[in-house]
Amino acid sequence: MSMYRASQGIAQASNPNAPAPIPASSVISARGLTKVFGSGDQAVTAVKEIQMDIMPGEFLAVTGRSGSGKTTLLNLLAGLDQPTSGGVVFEGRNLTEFSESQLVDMRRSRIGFVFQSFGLIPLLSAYENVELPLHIGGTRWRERRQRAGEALELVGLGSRTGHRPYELSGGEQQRVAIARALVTGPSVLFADEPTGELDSVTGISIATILRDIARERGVTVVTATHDLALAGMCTRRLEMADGAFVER
Ligand SMILES: Nc1ncnc2c1ncn2[C@@H]1O[C@H](COP(=O)(O)OP(=O)(O)OP(=O)(O)O)[C@@H](O)[C@H]1O
Repeated sequence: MSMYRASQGIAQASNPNAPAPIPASSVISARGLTKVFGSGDQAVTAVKEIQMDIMPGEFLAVTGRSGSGKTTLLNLLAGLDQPTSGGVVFEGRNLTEFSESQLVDMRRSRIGFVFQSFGLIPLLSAYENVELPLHIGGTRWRERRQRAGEALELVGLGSRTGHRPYELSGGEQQRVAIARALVTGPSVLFADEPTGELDSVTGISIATILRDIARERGVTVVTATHDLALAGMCTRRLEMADGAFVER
C-alpha cells in the first residue's frame, strides 16, 4: 500500500479513495491496518482497516471488550507483529520496509513495552532488571548505572533497588517494569493492561506514573486497558469492537 506524507495531500484531493495524508508530526500512523489470523473457515480478522494518527506526548487508551483486538493492534503498532495488509509509519518510516534487524534496533531503542504480568526476571534485582536492556545494547557500566538509577527514581523506586521481584509488591514490580521500559529513552511506551493484576488504588498510582511520563517527559504512551480509571486519565480514548474503532 502507499503512504502519503502531509506534503503529498494533493494526491488525496484527486483520489477520494486514497488513504488520508499522514500528518508530518505524528509519531505513529496506521493506514488500512489489518491482521487476519488463520485462513479459510478458521480465519479471524483481529484488526480491520484501522486508520489512526498518534501525536507525540499523547496518553492514548485503547479500550474494548475481551477479544476486540487491542493487543493485536498494539503489537502491530510496535512492529512486534506483521500486518496482513495496510501498514504503520513510525517516526516517518514505513515499518513494512524495515529489515528484521532494523525492526530489532527500533524496538530496542525507540519503543518500551509494559505488560500486565510485569515480565521481570526473578533471579535479578530490581536494579539489574532495569539495566538489562542497556547491558544487551552494549552500554558501558558507568552510563548503565546512571541511567538505571534515573529510571528507578522516575518511578519512585530510588530505594529497594537491590530487592528481587518476589520481595516487591505487584505495584512495585510494575514500577520496575516501567523503569526497564524507559531506560533506553524510547519515544513511545506501549502498556498492555498495565493495571490488570493490581488493586484499584495501586492501579491508579501506576496510571499516574504513566500519565506523568507522557505529560512531563513527552513520551507517547499507548495503553490497552479494561481499567476505566486508567482510561479516564488518558488524553484520548479509542474504543474497539470486532477489530475496528467504534463511536462511544
Ligand atoms: N495468535 C493468534 N492466533 C489466532 N487468533 C488470535 C491470535 N491472537 C489473537 N487472536 C484472536 O484475535 C482476536 C483479537 O484478540 P486480541 O488478543 O487482540 O484481543 P484483546 O482485545 O486484546 O483481548 P483481551 O482484552 O482479552 O486481551 C481474538 O478473537 C483472538 O482470539
